[in-house]
Amino acid sequence: MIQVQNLDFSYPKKPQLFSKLNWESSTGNIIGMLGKNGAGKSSFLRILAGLLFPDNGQLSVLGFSPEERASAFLQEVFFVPNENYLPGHLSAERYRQILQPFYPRFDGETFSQLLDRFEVNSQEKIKNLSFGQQKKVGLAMALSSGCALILLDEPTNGLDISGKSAFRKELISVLSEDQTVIIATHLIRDLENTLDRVMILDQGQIKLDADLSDLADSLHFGISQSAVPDAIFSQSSALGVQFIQARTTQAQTVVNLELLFEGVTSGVPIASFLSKTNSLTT
Ligand SMILES: Nc1ncnc2c1ncn2[C@@H]1O[C@H](COP(=O)(O)OP(=O)(O)OP(=O)(O)O)[C@@H](O)[C@H]1O
Repeated sequence: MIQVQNLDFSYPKKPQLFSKLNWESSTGNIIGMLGKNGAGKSSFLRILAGLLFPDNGQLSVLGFSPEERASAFLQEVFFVPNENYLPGHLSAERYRQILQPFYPRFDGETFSQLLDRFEVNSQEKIKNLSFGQQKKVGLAMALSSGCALILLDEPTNGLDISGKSAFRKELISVLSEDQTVIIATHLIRDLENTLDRVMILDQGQIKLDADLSDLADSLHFGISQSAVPDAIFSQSSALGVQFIQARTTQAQTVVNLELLFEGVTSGVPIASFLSKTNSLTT
């Protein structure tokens, strides 16, 4: 569904952001894209959405070249940026009426239900809504759009605790199997138990791309009061030494995404311990 091959990208007069970046994805996943500040998460989403153009390389999204911005492509891709972008002079309901015709599978009833669930007044002018409430309008639009590809940049940024919880629940319940969501975030904990897959973007490359089920099968996450000799990666914390081991006979553990992220971005070749890895990533 998405194929990225040897993609180079830089902003004018800036160092190269992506160099020969490779990645591919099939349909029907909630994918978390993790990366440090400035790693290029937003830029990558914008490239997939056809809002930024690669310098070199091949890019296919839903069978289209995003930069051509074909109408058949645009009606299947919904991008929610980190910053609020909605027209302040309209109510959410009015904006929905204007936007809906561009998305053939948009579900107006789901949109109203989501706004109720998110406790946002659909008749209020958007400029009179708080930052978090405006964010919820954008997310409700995306989840009602019916698009094959939904790109969310830092969706939980600005949401309160109940908003984050409602977002997680609705994300899982509203989506159908033929929809893919890519969520760029550094608020990893907000997405616990939600992701099917995680990719880690670091230093212009995708350093890890794995199913959560494969991570849980192949790795053991633990905490110890002393150093763990055969740990792949370990890190001291207030509670003790958090560690990752290759899993052999141990019981399955919950994947500690924060620890995984620290391990991968400090150069540990975690992918080599997994049973299945995406052949296109480094
Ligand atoms: N419009 C722009 N013009 C020039 N440089 C830019 C532009 N947008 C982003 N950059 C630069 O590109 C790099 C990647 O930025 P990007 O916003 O994609 O990263 P990010 O991983 O989303 O970061 P964050 O987690 O802080 O949101 C940064 O060094 C940033 O300064």
